[in-house]
Amino acid sequence: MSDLLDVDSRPAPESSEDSALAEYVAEVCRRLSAGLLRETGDDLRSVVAAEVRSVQWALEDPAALRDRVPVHPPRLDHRGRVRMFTNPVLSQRNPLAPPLTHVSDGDECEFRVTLPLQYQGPRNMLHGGYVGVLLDDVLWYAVRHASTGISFTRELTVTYERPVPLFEELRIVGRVVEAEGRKTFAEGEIVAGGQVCARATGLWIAPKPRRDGHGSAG
Ligand SMILES: CCCCCCCC/C=C\CCCCCCCC(=O)SCCNC(=O)CCNC(=O)[C@H](O)C(C)(C)COP(=O)(O)OP(=O)(O)OC[C@H]1O[C@@H](n2cnc3c(N)ncnc32)[C@H](O)[C@@H]1OP(=O)(O)O
Repeated sequence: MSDLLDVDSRPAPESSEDSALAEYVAEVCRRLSAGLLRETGDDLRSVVAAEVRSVQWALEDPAALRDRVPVHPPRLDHRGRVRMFTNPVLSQRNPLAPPLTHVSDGDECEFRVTLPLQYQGPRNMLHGGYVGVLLDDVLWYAVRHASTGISFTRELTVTYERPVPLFEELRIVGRVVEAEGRKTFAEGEIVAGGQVCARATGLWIAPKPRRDGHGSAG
């Protein structure tokens, strides 16, 4: 996955320890989010205290995270600017991201994830807007893999066939159906327990080439 998107090549001026710390704090933020929605009273206080202590421990003892290899450290681009992998679905450093495991690229792009409470819409079900976010992302990656440049989502149609469950593993799959000039059409689905819960079709368009011959995105 990182090869596909590696717009930046040189490593950034941040130690591996600091990158590991940032990803660890993002993980703590995710656990706190779930805890705030799950616990009340004394249980809430215990969860908050435990997570605050764990961040303090990681800050005070640089060796504490020694075994963690950062997944998304910042990079320098060709102009020397620091670039973060900010993706709110996949980035280990973004507490908003679950984050998903990127299982495969190729003719079919696949993510897997088990979503916690903070993504809930109806009880025990994934929020419908987030269903669209997951499908947009996996289809974007399928399009990105099949083309040479970056494209933007122009149209996304989501069909909600049955509830997408929280707390169990989801397969999120996307593939390109047709490419024609700047346009790429793709489709995909979210599968839980072998059943398709939601489907999407969409159109991605590469920006018009600039007069200097480059696209305007990226
Ligand atoms: C995302 C960039 C990242 C860059 C960094 C790279 C590394 C980062 C790593 C990891 C990132 C992971 C990120 C995942 C992101 C998930 C995906 C998103 O969220 S994308 C954001 C949401 N989307 C927008 O904000 C688009 C907003 N829209 C636009 O900017 C424009 O509409 C755009 C560029 C998409 C197209 O603009 P025009 O002016 O070039 O398009 P016209 O000329 O109107 O249409 C082009 C052709 O398409 C046809 N067309 C248009 N709509 C059609 C339709 N519905 N069906 C069929 N044809 C259609 C038209 O008839 C035209 O065809 P004829 O060339 O004349 O033959």
